[in-house]
Amino acid sequence: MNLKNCGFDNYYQQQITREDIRIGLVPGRIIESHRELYRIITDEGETTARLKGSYFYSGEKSILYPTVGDYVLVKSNTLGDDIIYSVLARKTFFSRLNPTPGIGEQIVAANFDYVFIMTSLNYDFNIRRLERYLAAAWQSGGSPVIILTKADLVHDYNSQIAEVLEIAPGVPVIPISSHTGYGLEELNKYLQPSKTIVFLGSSGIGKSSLVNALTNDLIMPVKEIRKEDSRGRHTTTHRQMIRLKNDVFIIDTPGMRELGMWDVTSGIQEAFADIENLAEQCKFTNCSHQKEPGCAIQEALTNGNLDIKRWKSYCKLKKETQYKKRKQLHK
Ligand SMILES: Nc1nc2c(ncn2[C@@H]2O[C@H](COP(=O)(O)OP(=O)(O)OP(=O)(O)O)[C@@H](O)[C@H]2O)c(=O)[nH]1
Ligand SMILES: [Zn+2]
Repeated sequence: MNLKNCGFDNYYQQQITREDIRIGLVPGRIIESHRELYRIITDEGETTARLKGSYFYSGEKSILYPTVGDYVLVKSNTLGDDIIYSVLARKTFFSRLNPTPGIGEQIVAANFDYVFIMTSLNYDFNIRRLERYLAAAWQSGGSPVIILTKADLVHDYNSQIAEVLEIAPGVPVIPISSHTGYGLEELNKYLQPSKTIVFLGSSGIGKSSLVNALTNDLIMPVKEIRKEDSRGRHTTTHRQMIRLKNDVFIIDTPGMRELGMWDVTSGIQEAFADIENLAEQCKFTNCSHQKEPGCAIQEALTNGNLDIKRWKSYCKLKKETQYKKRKQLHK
């Protein structure tokens, strides 16, 4: 096992200080995260790790808690779990704004290259939902790729593709079928050694099926973590980051299925660049886009250049984000 093969490049390497090295810390990557126990890979192989005690007393612990995909510095411990001392700065990440007081921001996945936004071509297909996913993907810093699953279930999906291209200009859109293998070779350009891909999509749209179709037994065997719950029972937890034999990593965690909790504050600007551009053309800089004269938004809505549903979707998302941010500030 070599951490460099899993994407550990100079960006992370240069964050390691002399002091870190002096006290014997080595880099690792989190492939599973559980309440107190992590599964990590280091140059030595796979092992389990826990957070250093002082972590729990940190004021910003929710932000600092490591998550799947994170690179961490650990001290190896031959007598038990390795100890995680710190988390290296992330290149990309998904952040969830939790309006519940005291919970705050949570990082759900980190350090991925591509975000596979997945939706199925049959009844799950929903363009408004894709807009939201897209805003979250842009915010994360990863490159979005839209994957339309279950292509074998529909005769003609040209209209769906056209709808997607309209809201996601420049974003690759790939229809696939994990059952027939259709379209899978199109994914090869993203499934390159040392790249990490995160799946974003609701339950049942075919994420596991895609992993299975891609791997055909190519998944590296990952040992199950068995841990005791409070009543002493053993519970088996599932995989969260999957390593393919060509050193591609796929993050498929339950945390990526929930919608509407993402921090998309700046992602909105990219996902709705058309609207943001229009708004800049309004006569008044503080235009509320209601009834002001010279409002470019109202004009675009009237002449059909802007879809009213898209405009409403944008307003809703913007409002939600502001609400969550306010809640955050007052927690
Ligand atoms: N016809 C068809 N069915 C598919 C395809 N991909 C997945 N399915 C079916 O859709 C259902 C859900 O697929 P999964 O791969 O388990 O979906 P998932 O996204 O992993 O679901 P969660 O684990 O709940 O998030 C299963 O019954 C699959 O057989 C496909 O390409 N074609
Ligand atoms: Zn306006």
